[in-house]
Amino acid sequence: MRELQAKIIEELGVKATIDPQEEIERRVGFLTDYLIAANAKGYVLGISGGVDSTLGGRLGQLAAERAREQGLSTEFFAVRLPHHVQADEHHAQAALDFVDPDRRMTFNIGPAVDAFEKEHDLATDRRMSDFNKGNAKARLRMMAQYAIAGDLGLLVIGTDHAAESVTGFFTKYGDGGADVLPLAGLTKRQVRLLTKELGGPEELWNKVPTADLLDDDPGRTDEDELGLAYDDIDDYLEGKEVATAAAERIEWYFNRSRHKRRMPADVSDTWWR
Ligand SMILES: Nc1ncnc2c1ncn2[C@@H]1O[C@H](COP(=O)(O)OP(=O)(O)OC[C@H]2O[C@@H]([n+]3cccc(C(=O)O)c3)[C@H](O)[C@@H]2O)[C@@H](O)[C@H]1O
Ligand SMILES: Nc1ncnc2c1ncn2[C@@H]1O[C@H](COP(=O)(O)OP(=O)(O)OP(=O)(O)O)[C@@H](O)[C@H]1O
Ligand SMILES: [Mg+2]
Repeated sequence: MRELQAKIIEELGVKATIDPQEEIERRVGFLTDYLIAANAKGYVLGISGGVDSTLGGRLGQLAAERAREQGLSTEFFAVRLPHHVQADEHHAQAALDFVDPDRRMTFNIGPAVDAFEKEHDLATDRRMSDFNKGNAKARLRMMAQYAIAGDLGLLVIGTDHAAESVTGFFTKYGDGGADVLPLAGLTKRQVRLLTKELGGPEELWNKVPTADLLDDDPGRTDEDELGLAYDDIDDYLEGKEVATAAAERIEWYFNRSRHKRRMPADVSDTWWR
């Protein structure tokens, strides 16, 4: 195994093989215990129709139910956060059916994104790039979830897992902004495996991943943007040998995204040197 590969696996806490039932129990247990320790009223999570939020949502719902069994009045809130009309809305609805949340709502971020873009362009006298606007969409989704959480005493679930964390493939303080990360340490195929194990529909656990943040290229696949296959990322994280070009690309992403896996650097930090 490559030297950096071993370090990354340890830093991200990835297991080469997992027992799906054990991992589900460990993660529902974590969410339940955290809820109780934080004295919170429940969890909120955006449900996109992708596999990560399908799994994160179901785990959140199971934790809310388990805390209720212990006498607390906790609830899981699923929130649809479309940007105007979402092309794969049918997948989002299938995810909601599977998650079976205590409460559901829709908060359309489209009007807020439009207003934000308009003021940006006025202030800077420049058109906001489609890429930058995509990150603004992810941050407005974060704001919507925190607005709901703040009023109702909830915590925000984040869906970051090892296959996104290793490349920094998330928006800093956007989908990267959350209170708890129940999928931490999982590879993408392990996320799929747990979703299947919980009885999720194949159309969701087998779905092609997309950040779906671009107006100009809707549904662009993560693999196309990254120039990497999740199978290679997962193999690398599970300690297997991958082609040198893929390993080097993963390590390049890892090194340039170190700041995304840390608190903001202050004068006493040296990790960035
Ligand atoms: N060395 C450094 N130390 C401290 N901070 C540093 C830094 N370099 C940049 N930064 C800061 O980080 C910012 C760039 O980070 P960020 O704003 O995240 O932007 P960036 O990493 O450039 O873009 C986010 C990427 O994540 C992908 N994404 C986003 C959301 C969801 C998903 C998904 O899979 O669903 C994927 C998206 O497609 C895109 O490729 C810079 O503007 C700067 O403020
Ligand atoms: N349209 C949306 N509606 C609600 N939540 C969203 C939407 N788009 C993104 N999110 C939130 O942002 C998170 C990050 O998006 P990401 O694309 O990584 O996950 P996913 O869509 O659940 O799965 P996949 O990565 O396989 O597409 C999602 O898990 C979800 O919580
Ligand atoms: Mg997605």
